[in-house]
Amino acid sequence: MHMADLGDIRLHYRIDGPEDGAPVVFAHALGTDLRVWDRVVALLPPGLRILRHDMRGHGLSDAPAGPYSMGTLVRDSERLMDRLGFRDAVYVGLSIGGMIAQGLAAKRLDLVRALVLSNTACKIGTREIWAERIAAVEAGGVEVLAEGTMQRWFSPRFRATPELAAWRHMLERTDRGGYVGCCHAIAGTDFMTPTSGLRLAALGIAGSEDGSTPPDLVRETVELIPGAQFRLIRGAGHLPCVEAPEAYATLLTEFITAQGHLG
Ligand SMILES: O=C(O)CC1=CCC(=O)O1
Repeated sequence: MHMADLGDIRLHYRIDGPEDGAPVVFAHALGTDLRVWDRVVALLPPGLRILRHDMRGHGLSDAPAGPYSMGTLVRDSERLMDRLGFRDAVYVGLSIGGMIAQGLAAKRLDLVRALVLSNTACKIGTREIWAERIAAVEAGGVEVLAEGTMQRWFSPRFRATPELAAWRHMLERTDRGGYVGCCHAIAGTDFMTPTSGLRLAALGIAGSEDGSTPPDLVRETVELIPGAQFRLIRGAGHLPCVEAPEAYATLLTEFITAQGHLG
């Protein structure tokens, strides 16, 4: 377990793989933490140096009072990469993590060699939808979202498994202020223009059962980047890294290898 003290925030992070491995960075979704990547990381080939961190307001990272801006979340990841010497990385972002990925690529191409935009978009939802969600959480806690969130996150097949309880628990124990802070960041983000200007290798991943960022929404964002690829994982919802780790790891491995990133 490692903490990086960046002055105004302490971020919890984890590094796997050899010191001279090819850098890969993972950014998780709202209401989860870096463990959302456990299954996929275990299936990736050796030779990668993998950095994951808990976003502010999530996991073991600090949860300062919000609201947060997307610029702040991007800067957290940027400062952590600078601190730990991660540059020229394949950056894999899931949902809000994919928004951070777009913002970071637009700002610091020296840090991001290629992008994986998973179950994300340049704009997610509307200000009204996020305002409703913020009001609900402020009134009743993150728990009030649990039922609906499980339906957006997972397919009916996965929801019938005993594993669901742990992911629901992960959501419910997310810091209320941290969750709301990140909702504000999403509500205020429209990366249509910066993402349209990106010129780097990119892979979009969607889940056919995703109730938060449906496949067409992901595809529309990915198609803003010339030459980007798009892949659909059938039968998975918003967190295909949890529900379909083998398919997810295969897509990542093929993409990372195609970038000449694996020696
Ligand atoms: O909670 C959801 O509906 C899914 C989601 C939107 C942004 C994010 O990171 O997760």
